[in-house]
Amino acid sequence: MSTQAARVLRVALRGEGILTSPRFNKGTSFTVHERKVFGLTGRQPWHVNTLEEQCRRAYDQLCTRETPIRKNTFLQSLKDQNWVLYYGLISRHLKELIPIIYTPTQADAIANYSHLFRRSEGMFLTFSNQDSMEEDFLEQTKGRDIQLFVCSDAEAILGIGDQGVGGIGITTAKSAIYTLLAGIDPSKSLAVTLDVGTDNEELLKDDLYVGWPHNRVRGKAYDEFIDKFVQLIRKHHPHSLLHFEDFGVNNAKRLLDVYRDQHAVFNDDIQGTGAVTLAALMSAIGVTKSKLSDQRILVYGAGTAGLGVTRQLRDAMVQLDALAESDANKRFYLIDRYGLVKESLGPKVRGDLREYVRPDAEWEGVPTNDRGEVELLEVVKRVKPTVMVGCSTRGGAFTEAVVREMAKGTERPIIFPLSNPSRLAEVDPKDANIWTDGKALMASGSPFPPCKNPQGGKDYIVAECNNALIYPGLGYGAMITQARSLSDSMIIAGAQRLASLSPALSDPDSALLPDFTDAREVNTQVAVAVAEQAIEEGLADVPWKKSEVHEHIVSGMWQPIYADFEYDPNGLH
Ligand SMILES: NC(=O)c1ccc[n+]([C@@H]2O[C@H](COP(=O)([O-])OP(=O)(O)OC[C@H]3O[C@@H](n4cnc5c(N)ncnc54)[C@H](O)[C@@H]3O)[C@@H](O)[C@H]2O)c1
Ligand SMILES: O=C(O)C[C@H](O)C(=O)O
Ligand SMILES: [Mn+2]
Repeated sequence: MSTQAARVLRVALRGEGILTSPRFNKGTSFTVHERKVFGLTGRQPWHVNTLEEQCRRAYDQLCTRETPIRKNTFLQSLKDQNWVLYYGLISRHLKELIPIIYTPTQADAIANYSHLFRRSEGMFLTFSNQDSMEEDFLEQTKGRDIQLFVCSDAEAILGIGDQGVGGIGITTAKSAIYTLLAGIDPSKSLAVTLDVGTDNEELLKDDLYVGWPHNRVRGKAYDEFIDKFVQLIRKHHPHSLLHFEDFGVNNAKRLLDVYRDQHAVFNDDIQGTGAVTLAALMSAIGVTKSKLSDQRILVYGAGTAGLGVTRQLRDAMVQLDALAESDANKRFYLIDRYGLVKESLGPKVRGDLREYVRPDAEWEGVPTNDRGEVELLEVVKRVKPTVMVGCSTRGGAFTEAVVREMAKGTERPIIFPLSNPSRLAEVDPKDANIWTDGKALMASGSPFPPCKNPQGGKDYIVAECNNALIYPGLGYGAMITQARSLSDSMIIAGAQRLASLSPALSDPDSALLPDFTDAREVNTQVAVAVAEQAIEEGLADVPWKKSEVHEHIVSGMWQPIYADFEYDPNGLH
């Protein structure tokens, strides 16, 4: 990784070739000299613009698009044309435009992928083409120093489920966030969709669907396909980071466990979500002046993210509060579709939830529904949770009755509705704020406006507890140190650094996490903490002292600034 700013790049493309390459295209910013050398003088209007001027023009054009999805489509086109302008523009309006290119708007772009389709971006590895997988892979990667692969099989996109080939849209968005917030050179990352079919009937019926129109491949054939892909990465890019995104609940954790010892792999929904939630909770307990191990934590939705959060918080109780693991497990109450995760549910409960199953004896006398399940409200009444985390995809699940009940049992209810996009949040923070008389300490997965303080005084800013506040830094810290793996301690170090940047630390009425306006600086700090920990643990493959890490992190970041170009037939293309 190196910054291209104020550098001369030797480029082999000329004429239409360079104008249609988003990596090298500068549009009206090619200098007079470059226009001559690259055959562009007659292909461009006379005026040479600065990047600043180009950003102004692009922003004006963007503002004529009225809906978020139209803005999203406009920005996608811009990315297809000119990376520096795209990243330059978004960097100048970070907080306004991240929700357009990422959560929540990108969910609509993904759901409508086949209809909005104009031009492909990223790599498509399809089950039916697996015989040529290596050839197809090398076609796009050969000779390229790719340091980051972001892949998805699109079975559980955000909270909107199986999106088939449209899932490429989450990997391209996550990659763009890596560039924006951790300075990953976009030419050194690749978004990959692993198209193993889809069980989404709407997509299968749609004659404009552009993916492989086949039911999802599962079992041994699926595992072999995924393995073929991972082995290609290990063979051709042994030092890269492999980021898994939005896999289904039966594969996410399993694949992470299989590959963790072979390669630097990272599952964002498990580890990224776990880390950002740990940071938000550390910040909240700073406000309530209590310990992590004092909390009674209710996790609603025990899928990939719910279990990732549970494990991360549990591990932090063990590591930071010196609690025995078996005692830490008891601080958690998990609820899924079948109510509280308790003993008598038997095989309904996934094997990986075993540690958190509550004994039936504990629930004697507690009312159940007609299926014998203990529902959320009853759990809240009995447990009096101090923390309630939602990862269920069930919008509105934290009802008025549930939230008011929680507020009876604890002075400052800590409520994190993490499901995305916005309409799937377990509670609208505005409502939870009213129902708790302004006492709730909140953080949400998608952005929400500040809440009015019922007692008067300043508005309450709802922190955005989205893994984007931390995963770019976690990944970059591992990448830049060429860490053999991304260890649990590296992740906790990143979460602690994030928590240390919380506004609530100095003012308890402020947000639990830093604002997305500062997300680049925040992720830089996270990357430093992660890299220092990698060096400390002996996992890094660079000869740096810890004191040198910050400088390497900053100087290794790609910036959206035009480099100067010289023509070289053997140069970059
Ligand atoms: N804020 C973040 O950074 C972040 C990160 C990852 C995931 N998420 C969000 O969390 C949600 C879940 O994602 P995931 O990857 O864990 O999906 P998942 O499918 O693995 O998990 C969802 C779980 O919720 C359960 N569930 C569904 N309906 C329920 C109901 N009515 N009551 C109780 N449980 C129910 C499912 O059975 C499943 O176990 C999504 O909306 C996703 O966008 C947010
Ligand atoms: O993509 C996001 O916004 C966060 C998270 O990874 C999710 O799946 O919801
Ligand atoms: Mn995700």
